[in-house]
Amino acid sequence: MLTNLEHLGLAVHDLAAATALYTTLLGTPPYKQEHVASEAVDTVFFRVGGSKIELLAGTSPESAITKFLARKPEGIHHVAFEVDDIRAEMARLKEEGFVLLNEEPKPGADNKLVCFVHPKSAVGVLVELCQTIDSADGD
Ligand SMILES: CC[C@H](C(=O)O)C(=O)SCCNC(=O)CCNC(=O)[C@H](O)C(C)(C)COP(=O)(O)OP(=O)(O)OC[C@H]1O[C@@H](n2cnc3c(N)ncnc32)[C@H](O)[C@@H]1OP(=O)(O)O
Ligand SMILES: [Co+2]
Repeated sequence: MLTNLEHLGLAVHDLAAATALYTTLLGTPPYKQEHVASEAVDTVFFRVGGSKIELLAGTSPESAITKFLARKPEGIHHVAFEVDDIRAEMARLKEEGFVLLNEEPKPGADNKLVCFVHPKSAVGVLVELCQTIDSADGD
């Protein structure tokens, strides 16, 4: 089950400028700034009620964010859903014919295990599944 809209990921060129803008827009400062080396991204997280905004900047030419921004304007990059059991959800979606971009859950930002679903499987939206690591059974 997908239980919650965990975060909306926004791709930006200038993370500091976008962080200042969203701090003003949301009326609250970010609760976390985190580099995810495996994705070559710097991330900044804001809480908005029960959901979050994740700002992302690429830190290398190979970063998915850098590649995205080479083709598309700044803006929504992905939508992330919270799951209780990421392996079960991956198996379910694979069975249903969704294209998963990683075969195994992988470490994400903000203390999560994550998996991405190809945009082509989800009406052009890159989908991320997130399971909080504390609740992962020894993954
Ligand atoms: C994990 C840390 C953090 C977290 O929250 O925990 C993150 O969220 S990190 C976020 C960055 N990491 C990723 O996005 C990993 C998954 N992404 C990928 O594997 C690629 O970006 C992929 C496969 C979605 C696209 O790869 P690439 O850009 O090399 O492929 P193409 O340029 O050929 O694109 C193929 C096709 O997809 C369209 N596309 C690409 N990115 C997106 C997107 N974000 N949303 C919607 N559509 C997207 C692209 O336009 C191409 O479409 P086409 O019609 O063929 O032109
Ligand atoms: Co994300």
